[in-house]
Amino acid sequence: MGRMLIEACLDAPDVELAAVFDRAGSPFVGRDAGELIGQPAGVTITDDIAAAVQAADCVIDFTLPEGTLTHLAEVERQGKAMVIGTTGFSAEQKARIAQAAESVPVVFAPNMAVGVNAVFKLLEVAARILDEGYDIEVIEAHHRLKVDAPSGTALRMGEIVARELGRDLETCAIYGREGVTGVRDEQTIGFSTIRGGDVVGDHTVLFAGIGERIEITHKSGSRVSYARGALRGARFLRGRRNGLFDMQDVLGLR
Ligand SMILES: NC(=O)C1=CN([C@@H]2O[C@H](COP(=O)(O)OP(=O)(O)OC[C@H]3O[C@@H](n4cnc5c(N)ncnc54)[C@H](OP(=O)(O)O)[C@@H]3O)[C@@H](O)[C@H]2O)C=CC1
Ligand SMILES: O=C(O)C1=N[C@H](C(=O)O)C[C@H](O)C1
Repeated sequence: MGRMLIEACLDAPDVELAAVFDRAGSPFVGRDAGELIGQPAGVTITDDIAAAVQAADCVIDFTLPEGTLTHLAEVERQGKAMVIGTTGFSAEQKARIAQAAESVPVVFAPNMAVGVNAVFKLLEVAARILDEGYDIEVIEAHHRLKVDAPSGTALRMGEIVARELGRDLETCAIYGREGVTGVRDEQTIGFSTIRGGDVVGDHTVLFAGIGERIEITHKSGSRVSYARGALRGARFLRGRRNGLFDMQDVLGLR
């Protein structure tokens, strides 16, 4: 995502790529960010997070939870804005983000693509209509390098459907099945994860009834939609003092 974000910033006429951060020891530190994407960027990659945050109005972070929280602390210290695309946070780590957003503005979303966020709205409607007699399963597929499962997007889909049905995902989620599982409990929401090759990101929510199945699917063909969405998030935060937002807020879908 780092490469996609550099490219998206350079392509956007109203955005300036102020700094590019990588962690200490990375072979890219000290080199021009443009080397990563094959076009000049005029920004030297730094491992100095304080200097990188200082140079920017808004930090866009797609790393790992521990890295994001370290960077968030610096954003908070300097009173800047932050767009967080990282997934795989624990409940405690999410609470830390919410706490930081009391003093700085944050967009935190498991999927920045406009299409996925449209699907989130469709799921609200589907769940309200298909509230009885339909078994709900969330199926997602991603590339072999993805380290968290289920994806943040799949979990958000589960949360949305559970909320509409008055269920608590904490207690009704089933993550994979094996062996003699017994018949399906109709109150559960199942998750299945596929990892392989270069799949950018596919998500399906299946509502399986008697005599019919409804599938709501989104397929990403490129990561550019995530990067462009993140820039929309950054623009949305311009001029805001604090608050925790997601892409539903950014896109006016609340
Ligand atoms: N919200 C959305 O729309 C999307 C979210 N994502 C999420 O974004 C995250 C990143 O995905 P992706 O780009 O594919 O992952 P990559 O593994 O390709 O990149 C992660 C980058 O973060 C760096 N990093 C990891 N830990 C730290 C740290 N502690 N401090 C500083 N840098 C760190 C890594 O550095 P190094 O190589 O040195 O380890 C690497 O450069 C994932 O959580 C993914 O799920 C991805 C796409 C879309
Ligand atoms: O790691 C990825 O690639 C992606 N991660 C996000 C997630 O966990 O939902 C968003 C997208 O699916 C790509």
